[in-house]
Amino acid sequence: MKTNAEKNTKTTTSNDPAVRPLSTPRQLKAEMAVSEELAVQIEQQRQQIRDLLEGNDQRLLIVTGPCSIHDEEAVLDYGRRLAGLNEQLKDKLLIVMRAYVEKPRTSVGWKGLAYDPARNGKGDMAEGIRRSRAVMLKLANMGLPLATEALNPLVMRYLDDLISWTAIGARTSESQTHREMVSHLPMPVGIKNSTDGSASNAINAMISARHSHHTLGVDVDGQMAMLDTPGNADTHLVLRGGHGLTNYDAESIAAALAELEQGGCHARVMVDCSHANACKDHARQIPIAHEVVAQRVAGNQGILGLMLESFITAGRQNDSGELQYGQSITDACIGWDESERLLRDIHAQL
Ligand SMILES: O=C[C@H](O)[C@H](O)COP(=O)(O)O
Ligand SMILES: C=C(OP(=O)(O)O)C(=O)O
Repeated sequence: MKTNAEKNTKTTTSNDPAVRPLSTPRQLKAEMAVSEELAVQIEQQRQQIRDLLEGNDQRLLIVTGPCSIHDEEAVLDYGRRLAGLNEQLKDKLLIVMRAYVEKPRTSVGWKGLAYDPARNGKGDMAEGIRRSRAVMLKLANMGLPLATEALNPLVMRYLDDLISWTAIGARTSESQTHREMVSHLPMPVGIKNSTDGSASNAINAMISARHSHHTLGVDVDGQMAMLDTPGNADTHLVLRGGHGLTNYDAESIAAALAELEQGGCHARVMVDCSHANACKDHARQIPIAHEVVAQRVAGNQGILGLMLESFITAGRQNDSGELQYGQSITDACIGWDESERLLRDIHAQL
């Protein structure tokens, strides 16, 4: 006797994908609901980030955490440590934790907890999205504002009420679909320069996203729908370097700020200390962060904040055999001890 799910599963030799049913966003959000108190907390955290963006709050925005979530236990451990540190540093830093469950890949590779939670290639997205929401809910309940990269607009439908800051990655900042999505996301969004190092695509994305769009999407009940988006003006540029070139130096930041002003955008940038800026060497994040904070201390108010890739154990590992606890299986991260020292040092530097 076949279950309904089995009956609905279609395998075919044509190019049609096999279809597996999924709960609707409304169902999953009801099952793992945000309490009224948590909803207020998240809205306040979004507003605090908007205040930084507007220059009404002088704190430095720090988006920090693992490159990707593969082991919820280790991520919750990181979250507890970060929440404790946040209490001590929150007068000068607004710390937001990376909770990344979707990974854009250069070609192929593991695409994140939401796509393949068992990391066995079976791609059980029903389980992946459920586990993504569960871990984010626990982190948010620790009092931490959460950051994620919005890759598939449908995935975001299941998670958006938990997120305070969203990234559009270097590989998607030129995509019209992503710009339309940003135009109806309910939180501030950082848009990364393209992988070639150019900020222009990201600035065009900011211009596009602040406008309203008519587009297709799904509603919270999974119904295909025409969406009339309101536009999102709460966006900023994230400089992450590209093609062997870094862009965290004063000259690159000044050029980006001038281009932002020309486009009528918030002339505020976040520097991603990792990725191409660190030339894939996680340890370089530390001197880069200090250099950027020094520019800010010297008076450059265009510097909104920093992004760090940080986990418990430094470095990265291949996803095979016995795994090191709290170590990234995607990009290399700085470890907890260096991260704590760095955040305390930045706090003292400000
Ligand atoms: O942040 C993560 C990676 O840089 C990004 O997902 C690309 O990864 P890949 O080049 O290993 O595929
Ligand atoms: C994929 C990421 O960054 P980028 O888009 O800059 O490569 C990331 O921050 O995880």
